Amino acid sequence: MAVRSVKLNTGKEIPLIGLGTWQSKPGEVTEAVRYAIKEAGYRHIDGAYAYGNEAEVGEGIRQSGVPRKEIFITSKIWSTFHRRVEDCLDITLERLGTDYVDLLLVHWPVALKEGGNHPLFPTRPDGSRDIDEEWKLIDTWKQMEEVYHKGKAKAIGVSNFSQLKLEEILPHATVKPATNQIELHPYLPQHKLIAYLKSQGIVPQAYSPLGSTNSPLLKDEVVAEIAKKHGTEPGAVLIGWHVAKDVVALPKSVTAARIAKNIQPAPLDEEDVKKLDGLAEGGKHQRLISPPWGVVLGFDDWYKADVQQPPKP
Ligand SMILES: NC(=O)C1=CN([C@@H]2O[C@H](COP(=O)(O)OP(=O)(O)OC[C@H]3O[C@@H](n4cnc5c(N)ncnc54)[C@H](OP(=O)(O)O)[C@@H]3O)[C@@H](O)[C@H]2O)C=CC1
Ligand SMILES: O=C[C@H](O)[C@@H](O)[C@@H](O)[C@H](O)C(=O)O
Repeated sequence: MAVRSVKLNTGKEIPLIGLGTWQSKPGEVTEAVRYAIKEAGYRHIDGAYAYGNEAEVGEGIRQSGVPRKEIFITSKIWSTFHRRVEDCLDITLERLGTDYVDLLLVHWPVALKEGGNHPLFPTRPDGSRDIDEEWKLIDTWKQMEEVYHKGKAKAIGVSNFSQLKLEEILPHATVKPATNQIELHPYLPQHKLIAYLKSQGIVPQAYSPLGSTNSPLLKDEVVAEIAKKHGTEPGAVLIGWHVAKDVVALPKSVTAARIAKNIQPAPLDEEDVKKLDGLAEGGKHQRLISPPWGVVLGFDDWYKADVQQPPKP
């Protein structure tokens, strides 16, 4: 059965389920992508420059035999490239073996200095990430708009943007972000941010929809109970929760049986959705992906959890 799509603010459609590729090893991801497209029916692949496997992802797409134009490909501009968006995209396009992506995201709303002690995660002598403090986020977005106008990215969006960060670019944007890709699952439902995105016509995309590596969600008893009710597995419930809300879900797997299963979301009813909506309130709130950026990103829970320090006065 084909996966339903939703419309982006460009007028183009994005399939509600896409295959994630973060931490998929180069030696495994070609087969995972080929299998996902050819055997399991995926038409949407989520990747990024920073994942270091885009050449192998491109190879998997080619091996599937499905025409490029039928597949929705996302990539992301890494933080060390905020001053050189098009250069990052050109490397991605060459690695993927295509001349456009369907969606290009700003991976994180934080620019890092280039040319330091690490190509992806340059640090200062004290070990903190080497933030490019002179650079303004809106100038990154202006460069995103340029590659959109050139046709190299059919849609542009953001990732890991709180409302605070979106409000930094929206008043000056001439092309509105089409999506915001953020961590979303029943332990981190981000209801307020989702409502804001929907009010702005920005499609939410859920990363780590299953709870990422060694997920606590796959062992949750409420999720298990709903899975039992539908005669399926926890993963299908977690993905079904997003699909029920028109949120794009990006489950990652390099395991054939799981890849096939993840594109069969459980058909949740209102009661199931309500239970999952309230799950984090029962003391289960958990943010699973919180890299040490050392700057305020504007997510309430992240700040409170003290994972991220407020800036020094
Ligand atoms: N924009 C951003 O900053 C971020 C984007 N992402 C995107 O979102 C994608 C998904 O997020 P990710 O953090 O990878 O985590 P997921 O929530 O997709 O979980 C992936 C993990 O779950 C396992 N798994 C997959 N399917 C099942 C299943 N049906 N039952 C049990 N276990 C399963 C996988 O194992 P195995 O592969 O061995 O089968 C893997 O260990 C990423 O791959 C990436 O594309 C993720 C994080 C941040
Ligand atoms: O997309 C995946 C994630 O954003 C990942 O790229 C980051 O969390 C990175 O490991 C970091 O430490 O900043």
